[in-house]
Amino acid sequence: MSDALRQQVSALLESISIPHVAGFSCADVAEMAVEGDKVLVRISLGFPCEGIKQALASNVESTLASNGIQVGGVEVVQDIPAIVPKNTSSSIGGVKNIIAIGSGKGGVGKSTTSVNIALALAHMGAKVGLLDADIYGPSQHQMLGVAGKRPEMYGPNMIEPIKAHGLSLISMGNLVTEDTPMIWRGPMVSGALQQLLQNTHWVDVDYLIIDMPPGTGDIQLTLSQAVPVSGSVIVTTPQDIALLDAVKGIEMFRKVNIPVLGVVENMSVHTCSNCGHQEAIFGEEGGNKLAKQYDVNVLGRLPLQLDIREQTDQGKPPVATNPESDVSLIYREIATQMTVNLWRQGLAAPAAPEISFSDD
Ligand SMILES: Nc1ncnc2c1ncn2[C@@H]1O[C@H](COP(=O)(O)OP(=O)(O)OP(=O)(O)O)[C@@H](O)[C@H]1O
Repeated sequence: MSDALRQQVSALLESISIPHVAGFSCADVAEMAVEGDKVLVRISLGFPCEGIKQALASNVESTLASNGIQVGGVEVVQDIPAIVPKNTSSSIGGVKNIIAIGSGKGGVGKSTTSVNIALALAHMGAKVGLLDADIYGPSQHQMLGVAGKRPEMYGPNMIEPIKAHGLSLISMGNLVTEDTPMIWRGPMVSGALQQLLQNTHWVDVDYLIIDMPPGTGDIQLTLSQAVPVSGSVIVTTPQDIALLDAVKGIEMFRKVNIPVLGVVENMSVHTCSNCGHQEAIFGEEGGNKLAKQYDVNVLGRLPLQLDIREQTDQGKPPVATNPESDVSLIYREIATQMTVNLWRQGLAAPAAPEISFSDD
């Protein structure tokens, strides 16, 4: 491919931004080749992008063609990389990326957010696992409508995750009976979690979402250290008291070298199901304050809405029930921003040093 042609195509690709990815253009992630006298372009996106692939390819093709370039084909591919965890060099077989979702405070909607983010990722074309690490109070088996199901064995030591709404789920709630008391000490909890992770038959999972236990005590700290996590998300409500705990959550993840991919502000505005009137019951601007102070992104804001609670508690979360609803679109945007931030983190990481072998 001649230098002049390459430069011309590059300049045109630079003018086309990638939806959802601020500050990036197609030129940053494109490969080019020439076949005969026609240009071939391949754009690799490292986040779930099934919904935007076709429109982006047409945009690139028409931009090039309208500028006199002979186009042989434009391909946009989803190529989700495994981002090397910063907190450890170990990894889990069959899993590319682990993302921990935590909250400083209990009851802020961490599990609801985790399950809907996981469903949104699957809806957008990723292979997704969900691990309910809330060993004392698991809820994902209920939120995904599979309470009472037991995982099957895979070989002598492994278990198959339970399939629910397109996700692969493993939850303590599917392994113990409702009335089994969980009187475990911290080290046992992190041991149990590691066992769940290692002994589950994960296959080709792009993202394994871990719904962390609430809080930032020793258990959470040990868990964060024990698991090879590529990135984390903090869920908070906007009021000051929750934000104080969210700060502790951010500090905890930073302490164990896990990048914070962003904050989700849950229950930010109450929408009346009768008249649609909106009211900021828990105050305003909480997520923004936190984001400014800690230089993290607010990935999105969810309203406090009756159907989120009803649907999720009934085992049919909004993203599974009605993937095109306003609320589902917010979850989708959060999931996109989260994975885009993870991808960017990988792109920004310095390349691994080359190893050279000398004879002496
Ligand atoms: N945006 C929302 N609108 C309405 N209800 C919500 C919303 N988010 C969560 N809820 C409801 O709030 C309750 C607590 O949510 P959830 O279990 O997700 O919180 P949690 O932070 O994981 O709790 P825990 O600390 O017990 O693990 C649930 O009944 C859930 O349906």
